[in-house]
Amino acid sequence: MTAKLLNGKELAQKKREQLKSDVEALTEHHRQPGLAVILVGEDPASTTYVRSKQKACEQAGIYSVLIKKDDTISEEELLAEIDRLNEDPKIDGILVQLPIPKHISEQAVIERIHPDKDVDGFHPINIGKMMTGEETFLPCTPYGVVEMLKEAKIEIAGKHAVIVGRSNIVGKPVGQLLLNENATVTYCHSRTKNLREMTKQADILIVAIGRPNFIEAADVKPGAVVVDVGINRVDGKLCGDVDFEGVKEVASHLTPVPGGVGPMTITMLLENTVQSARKRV
Ligand SMILES: Nc1nc2c(c(=O)[nH]1)N[C@@H](CN(C=O)c1ccc(C(=O)N[C@@H](CCC(=O)O)C(=O)O)cc1)CN2
Repeated sequence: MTAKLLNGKELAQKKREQLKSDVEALTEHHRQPGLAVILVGEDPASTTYVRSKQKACEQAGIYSVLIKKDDTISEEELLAEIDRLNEDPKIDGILVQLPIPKHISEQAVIERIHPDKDVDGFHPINIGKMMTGEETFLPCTPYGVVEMLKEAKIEIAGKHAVIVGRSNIVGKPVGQLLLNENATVTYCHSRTKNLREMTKQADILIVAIGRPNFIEAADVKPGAVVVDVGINRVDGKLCGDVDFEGVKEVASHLTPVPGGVGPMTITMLLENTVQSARKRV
């Protein structure tokens, strides 16, 4: 068997075309949506991601502003910047690019962003709404994963989804979203005993553990759908958490890295920003 590729790059582009016309209409009848991105420090990967976010905003017609801060900024100063953006009427969405320096509390920063402008979907109020199934901003990567599965017409209800990884921004919320779609969800992580026995039981396997080529063909049930959320650099080359060459011979569907989930993350951020602008006067 050779797996069908779930092409996130293509789907992301298709959705961005649709968003562009939504933004045009919104700008004409209401006002232009606006996104503020805060980057603390000069981490090269984060710098690339915020640039991609800005470029995507520009292409979609969304106003965007990048606020760069030195990594010596204090928590107080960063929170004050967020307060200012919370009050700015041109701004519908605010995000602080993660990770941030250790001396600043990530949770304090996330909680300071007004829930109505939290287009990352990380605020505890929005996470609570996601858990109860209320309409809210969904975390961009998990939202992108579910959209990719739906686009490929992959049945989720009644399927056994195994999540490898338990981060707040991917592992935990992706499991919750699949549960909301009536999957049976198992979480695995670094302390799970017999992790590879668990992954072999998955109809849908989501891997977000941050270890290059961690999941191999022998860990996958034949015909499973495998979504690789990992982004690792090995010898200057990008790879996921899944051994692509091996697993593609076993899985029915597989996401590549690059070109899989990554581009969808940015598209879902644009979606959340447009959703926010629609709601705000
Ligand atoms: N505030 C946030 N911080 C972070 C988030 C987030 O959703 N909000 N997610 C990640 C980083 N991220 C977006 O911010 C992100 C990661 C990867 C990609 C992407 O398109 N990847 C490409 C490869 C790009 C490369 O060459 O490195 C791909 O997979 O094809 C987009 C966004 C952590 N921080």
